[in-house]
Amino acid sequence: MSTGGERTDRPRVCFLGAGTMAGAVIGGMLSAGWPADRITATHRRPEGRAAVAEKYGIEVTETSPEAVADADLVVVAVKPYAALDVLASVVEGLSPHTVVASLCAGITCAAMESALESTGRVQLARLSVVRVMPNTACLVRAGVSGISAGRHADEQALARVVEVMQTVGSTVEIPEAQQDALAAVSGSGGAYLALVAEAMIEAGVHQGLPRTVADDLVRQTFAGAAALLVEGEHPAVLREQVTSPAGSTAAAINALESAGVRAAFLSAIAAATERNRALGAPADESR
Ligand SMILES: NC(=O)C1=CN([C@@H]2O[C@H](COP(=O)(O)OP(=O)(O)OC[C@H]3O[C@@H](n4cnc5c(N)ncnc54)[C@H](O)[C@@H]3O)[C@@H](O)[C@H]2O)C=CC1
Ligand SMILES: O=C(O)[C@@H]1CCC=N1
Repeated sequence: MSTGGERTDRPRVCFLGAGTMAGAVIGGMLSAGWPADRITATHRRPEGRAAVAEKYGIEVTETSPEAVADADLVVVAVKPYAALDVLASVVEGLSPHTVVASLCAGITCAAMESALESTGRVQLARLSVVRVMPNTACLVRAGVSGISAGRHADEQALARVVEVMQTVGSTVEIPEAQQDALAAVSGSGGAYLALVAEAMIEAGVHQGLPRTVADDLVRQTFAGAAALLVEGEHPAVLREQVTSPAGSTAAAINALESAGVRAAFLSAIAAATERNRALGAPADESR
């Protein structure tokens, strides 16, 4: 998977949990040439450990203090409800130079810092904690990650996290108060677009296109629209360029607006933001 040109001065990164999101970041790092021997992961099931080790060619162990002992950066990548317990389970292996990052929706830097402070070990109480919200496009090195530093994270700590996340996409540093909204827009955003793609394929089939043709058309339309968007033109201008007065696109846009598509996105992103906040609330048992 490596593109060669591996740098041996890369930080050693240990992912706690090796599911979808960690896998996307690991896959992207490897394809960017990050040395496989500088990436490790933990998995709670032995068969999962074997599968992840085989897939990525990295060392995968159970979650333990030993697993993080050599890491420069420890990335918590389990479901939000398990994040603080998983962090607590490795503290004995952390050292004062370790940076701890979390990809977990809703989990605040303060919550992670409290978990470290509650160990009673002075050097861990001042550990650098960084909150990161990536998305699954990291796998193809086209992700975007929102990054917020915790109370003790200095420029050097932040730079270590940025180095990893810029290997798999772009990064934006934001105040932590905006993390739940960012997750609702870009963390989850790929799912909204996948839903639209699915709906467009079905609609094409409904109009008589062969499924494989509809599938190809939609994939390439998304790729083309994304390429135009990243050139920087405003989305409204791109939409207007396609929309002739009284034309077919105008008819379609009218149908979408009448169906409340814009309001649906407002509600969807508000619902996701609220859910992310709830996931970080200590009393939430449904995370
Ligand atoms: N899937 C996505 O698109 C995104 C996910 N995230 C965040 O990433 C985190 C992980 O999400 P996914 O990868 O989607 O979930 P997932 O369920 O695919 O992966 C979680 C992994 O953690 C493992 N795990 C649980 N407890 C563990 C333990 N004690 N030790 C080691 N491994 C343990 C599970 O076995 C599983 O493999 C979540 O907190 C989520 O908020 C953030 C951005 C996007
Ligand atoms: O919904 C989820 O579990 C994650 C959080 C951000 C994107 N997906």
